[in-house]
Amino acid sequence: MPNLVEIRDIQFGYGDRTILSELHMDFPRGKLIAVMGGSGSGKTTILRLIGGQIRAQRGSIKVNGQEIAELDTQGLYAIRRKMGMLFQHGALFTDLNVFDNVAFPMREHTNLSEAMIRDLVLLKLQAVGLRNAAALMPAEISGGMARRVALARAVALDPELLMYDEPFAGLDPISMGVAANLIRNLNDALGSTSILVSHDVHETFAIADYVYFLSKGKIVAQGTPAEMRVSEDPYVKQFVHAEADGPVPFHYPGASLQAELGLETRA
Ligand SMILES: Nc1ncnc2c1ncn2[C@@H]1O[C@H](COP(=O)(O)OP(=O)(O)OP(=O)(O)O)[C@@H](O)[C@H]1O
Repeated sequence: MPNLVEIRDIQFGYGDRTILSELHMDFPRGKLIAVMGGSGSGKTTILRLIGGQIRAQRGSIKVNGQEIAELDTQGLYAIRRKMGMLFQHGALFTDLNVFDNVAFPMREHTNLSEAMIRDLVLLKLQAVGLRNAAALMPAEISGGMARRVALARAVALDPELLMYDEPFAGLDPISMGVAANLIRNLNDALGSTSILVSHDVHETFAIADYVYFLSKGKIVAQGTPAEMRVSEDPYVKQFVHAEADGPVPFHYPGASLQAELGLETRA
């Protein structure tokens, strides 16, 4: 199967409130696919559905050919072991040093010897340029470094699927560029498949193979970054060119300013 993850006709809501509908997405093996969209458009919800944390009311989500909704607890546990996740702000365990943070999933999920874990942790830290920071505590490193440690921890078990939720949030432009390149390089070095949720156009377009644009729980545009850059779709244009107003209104809906100021002409 060319796609590691396939989403077909997904419908998901919290209570009566529909969050995602008619969702159809492909995540081909080895590729880095971005999911972009405004706040609340349902991006994180897609990652949670793929990870099996929540279940859709309708439709199918297959990972490696397996229907996620049909897995029992043990099956879910087995498949999640093949997923690396880096969530917003990628919090580290503050009472563990950098080394032990990266070693944590290995100690938790494998029976590897400490000697083997040591070598593997040092290799992961080398990949993110922080081998010499192994003994430092999270409080002693910068935000950008902490994100790189979180990346090393996310890839500790050589996952087939890597999911990143806003990995650039709160980073300065240089750290953002470093993190973006690392995400691309780790994907290629591990031969994995990556899903990147972000609203940072510059960094995302620089590394993604394909981009889905989500608005109000639906895919409104999709294509390569090059195609999206020249897209005439109003939503994509607003997003890519950071226009304040467009299909996504700047103003919270309600009465017009004229009406509020009593200036509206009445017939
Ligand atoms: N546990 C929950 N119960 C009810 N509604 C929720 C829950 N989690 C999320 N939502 C709602 O679902 C919608 C989609 O949320 P989601 O987190 O997927 O959006 P997002 O695109 O990732 O947004 P952001 O970029 O702000 O993180 C939002 O309107 C949110 O308020």
